[in-house]
Amino acid sequence: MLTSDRASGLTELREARRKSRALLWCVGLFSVFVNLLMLTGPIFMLQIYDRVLGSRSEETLAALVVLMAFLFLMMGILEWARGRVLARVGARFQTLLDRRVFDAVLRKTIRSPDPRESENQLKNLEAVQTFYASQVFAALFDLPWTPVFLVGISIFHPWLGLLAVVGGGVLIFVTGLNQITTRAAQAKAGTARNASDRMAEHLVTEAEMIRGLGMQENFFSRWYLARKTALKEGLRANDMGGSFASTSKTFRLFLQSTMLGLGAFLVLRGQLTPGAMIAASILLGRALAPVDLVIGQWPLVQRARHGWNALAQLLSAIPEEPSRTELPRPQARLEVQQLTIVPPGATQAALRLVSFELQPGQAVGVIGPSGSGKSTLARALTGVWPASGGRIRLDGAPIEQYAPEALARYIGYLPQRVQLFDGTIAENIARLSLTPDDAKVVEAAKKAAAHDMILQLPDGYDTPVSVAGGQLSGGQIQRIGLARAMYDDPVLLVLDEPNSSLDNEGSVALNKAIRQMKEEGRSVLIMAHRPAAIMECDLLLVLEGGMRKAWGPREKVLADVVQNYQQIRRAGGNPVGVT
Ligand SMILES: Nc1ncnc2c1ncn2[C@@H]1O[C@H](COP(=O)(O)OP(=O)(O)OP(=O)(O)O)[C@@H](O)[C@H]1O
Repeated sequence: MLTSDRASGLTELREARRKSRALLWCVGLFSVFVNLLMLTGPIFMLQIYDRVLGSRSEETLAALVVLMAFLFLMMGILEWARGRVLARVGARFQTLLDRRVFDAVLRKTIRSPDPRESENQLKNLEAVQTFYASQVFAALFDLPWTPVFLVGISIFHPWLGLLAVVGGGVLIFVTGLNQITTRAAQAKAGTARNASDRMAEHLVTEAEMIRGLGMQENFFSRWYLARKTALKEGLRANDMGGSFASTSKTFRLFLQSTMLGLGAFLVLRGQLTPGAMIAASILLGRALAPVDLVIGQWPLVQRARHGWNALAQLLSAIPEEPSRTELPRPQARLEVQQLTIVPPGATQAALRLVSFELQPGQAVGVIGPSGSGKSTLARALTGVWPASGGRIRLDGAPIEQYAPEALARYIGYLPQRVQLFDGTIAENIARLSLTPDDAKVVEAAKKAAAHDMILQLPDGYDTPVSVAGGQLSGGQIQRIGLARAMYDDPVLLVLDEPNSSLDNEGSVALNKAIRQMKEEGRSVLIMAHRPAAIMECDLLLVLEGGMRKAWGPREKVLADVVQNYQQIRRAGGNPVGVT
């Protein structure tokens, strides 16, 4: 991964971190005092051995104990405060970036829907936040003190200092080695975990299909395989990291005892006091504790590092949306000019040089065989897929000039596959708004002829539905999808196969809704296979192989395109993909 690929993303991440600069300075300051107070133990030990035991003064002992208790209390308070401040640094970092990352994930997924690339970036943000709030991050503020303490030991005796520096050097070397050797294993474990997590999500959302198609065993085998790989890679990474952690811990304890041994040797030679011997050993333990902690919690550091880099790449690839001047509510006037669309990830255009115009009060039916580009046109009109060439104008303004939320308000969209979300029917119609407008919800449902159907459900508008389905039939879901498209009074409706699951009554209601839209001066686009869907259409656009094959008044187009159209209609045949 090149640094230049991540440059702007890195700047954004650093900018978010910089917002906590004052807090981090606080943490640094607390760390100075915490580390100075760390000297309480060794100094206390020194005084006990060399002063109290020598002088046998109980008053001195009492005074020292009181002082030591006070200093440890101070240290405890500072450590506690430092932990709280760091937790807030993490939380602030996440809060500042939540919206930006969420937005980038959404746009990136549309741009490259390849599931192998769909790493959970929101989890990456969490990994960085967890790191900032962790003890490892606090330990990084203590690490600069390690060399100070190690060198400080040489005040007691140069040999002790030498042992401390060499031992500390070995531990720091182990830390570096740990980072280099476990990086690949951690990354592999992460990828394998993602794959098995994704399958687990499908198990929940597609349970019915898995059971219905008898895919249970096959699905289990695949999931089990992914999980086994995740487990295997996780174990490998854990073993590696664990080896380093236990090596470093054992070595640290060994080093402390060796320091005691060397101290005792120097005491025997009369070159050191017993107090200094104990104090040096304690100081060494304190000096190396942060190194130990960093090695022990290295997976956390690695996940955060990976998360940081992945987020930087994501934010660089998906720059922030520019803020747009809010345009007035448009008229239902649509111009599609020489539109060419290449679906994300595809190399070939699915729509080529398509042009047509729609005036307020008109409805157009878009017909054509499977794969002719009908859904592609719907996605382009709603701004989901950007145009590779040409323009789409709504009331004169290119649709890119509308903010995405505003465009979605003006253009109601019923996708081919209606997906509801966890929540109530009302919340789904209100497009998951936290403050749904009940009057608008009911109005949209009435327009979509879904109101009576919803009232017949046990909890009416408050009936819970879920991503995995719920108690609704396909036709009911489609009607709720239509109500959702009509929520908030759109000026243009784009309906992709709106009656594929509707019964006769539903189709009649849909046509009534389209008629009403037209009467109100709005316009409607209907991608359709079934003749019932285009009954209210004044115009027809025929697509074939992504090109405009015909365009004009409905009857004329049908007559032009299908030479013996009347005969075929009479014989119940299938003109141009209308089934
Ligand atoms: N996400 C995608 N990535 C790449 N190519 C796509 C994608 N979606 C559709 N296509 C391609 O674009 C072309 C047009 O597809 P589109 O879904 O627009 O057809 P359609 O007319 O709506 O078909 P149907 O009537 O079956 O719904 C097809 O060749 C299809 O393979």
